[in-house]
Amino acid sequence: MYKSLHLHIEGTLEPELAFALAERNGVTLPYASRDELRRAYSFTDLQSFLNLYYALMAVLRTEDDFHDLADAYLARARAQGVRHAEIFFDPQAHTARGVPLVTVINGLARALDAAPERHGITTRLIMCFLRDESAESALATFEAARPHLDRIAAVGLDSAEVGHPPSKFREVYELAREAGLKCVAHAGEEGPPAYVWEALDILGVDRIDHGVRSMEDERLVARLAAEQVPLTVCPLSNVRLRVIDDLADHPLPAMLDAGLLVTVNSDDPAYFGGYADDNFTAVRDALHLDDATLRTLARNSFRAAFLDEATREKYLKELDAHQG
Ligand SMILES: Nc1ncnc2[nH]cnc12
Ligand SMILES: [Zn+2]
Repeated sequence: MYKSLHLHIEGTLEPELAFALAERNGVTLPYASRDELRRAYSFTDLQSFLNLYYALMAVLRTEDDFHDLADAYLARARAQGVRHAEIFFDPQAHTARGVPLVTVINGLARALDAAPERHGITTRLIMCFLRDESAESALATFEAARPHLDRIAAVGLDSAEVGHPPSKFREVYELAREAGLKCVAHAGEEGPPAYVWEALDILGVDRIDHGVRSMEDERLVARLAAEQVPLTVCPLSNVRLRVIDDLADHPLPAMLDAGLLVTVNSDDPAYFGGYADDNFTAVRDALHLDDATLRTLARNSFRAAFLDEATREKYLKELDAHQG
C-alpha cells in the first residue's frame, strides 16, 4: 500500500499512448516507432531528459488527452498498490503551446474526480512553475489559475534546476500560501544544498522534492531531521538522470540513518523504468533494505501526504493492518 507524492503526470506518458494521441491529433512525432522512441530514453543529465519530456507533450492537446493521460496513470498506479497520489502538472509547458490552462485542469480534474470510485485512489493536484521560465511568468500562471484553486492543493517548482534558485520565486510562493495552498519545491536534485536552504527559508516549503544533495551539508541534514521536513526521493530517476552512478550507491540508507523523513517515489515513471512498486522493489534489492525499513518508508509517505488528520489516521490504521 503506497502513497505517491512525487509524480509528474506528463512523465507518465508511455510511448503507446504518445503514438495513439499523436494519431488522434494529427501530430507527427520525430520517431518512426515506439521502439525507436524508447531507444531515445537514454539520458546524460536532467536537461537531456527534459528536452524529450517537453517535446513529447506536443501530443497533449485536448481535455480528453489530459483526462486519458491521468486515467491511464491511475490504472497503473492502482495495479502497483498506490492508494493516494499527489500529482504534479506543468501548466506553462502547455499554455506555451497554445493549450488553454482550463483545458489542462478540466481534463486532469475529470480523471481525478472519478479516481476514488473507478480506481480506489484518492488524489491531490500540485501545480508546478517552470523554474527556467521567469518569475513574471510564474506569477501570471498563478493569477490565471486563481479561478481553479479549489482544484489545486499545492504549488511546486520543477524543470532545469541549476542557475534557477528557489529565491527567484519568493513572490509567487507568498501568494500561494496566502491563498491557502501547500508549498513544495524540487531542490537538491542537481542543484546545491544552498537551494534546499532557500526552499525552506525563502519559500517556506512543506516538503522538499528530491533533496538528495542535502547530504553534502551536515547542518542542513540536522535541520531537515529536527524539523522532520519530508523529502520525496526518486531512486530510479536519480540513476537515469545520473544524479547518482549506481542504485547500490544511493544515499537513501544514509538519509534514513540521519533521521530524515524520506519517502520513495517514481518522478517520471514512463521515462525512468518504473512506477511506485518498481522503485520500492529496486531499492529493496539494490540496498538490501529489511522489512522494518520498508515499513518505515511506507509510513513516512503517509505522514508526508497532504491529508486531513482523520484520513491520515484511517490510512495509517489500514497500513498497520496490511503489514501485520
Ligand atoms: N526530475 C525532474 N526534475 C525537475 N523537473 C522535472 N520535471 C519532470 N521531472 C523532473
Ligand atoms: Zn520531479
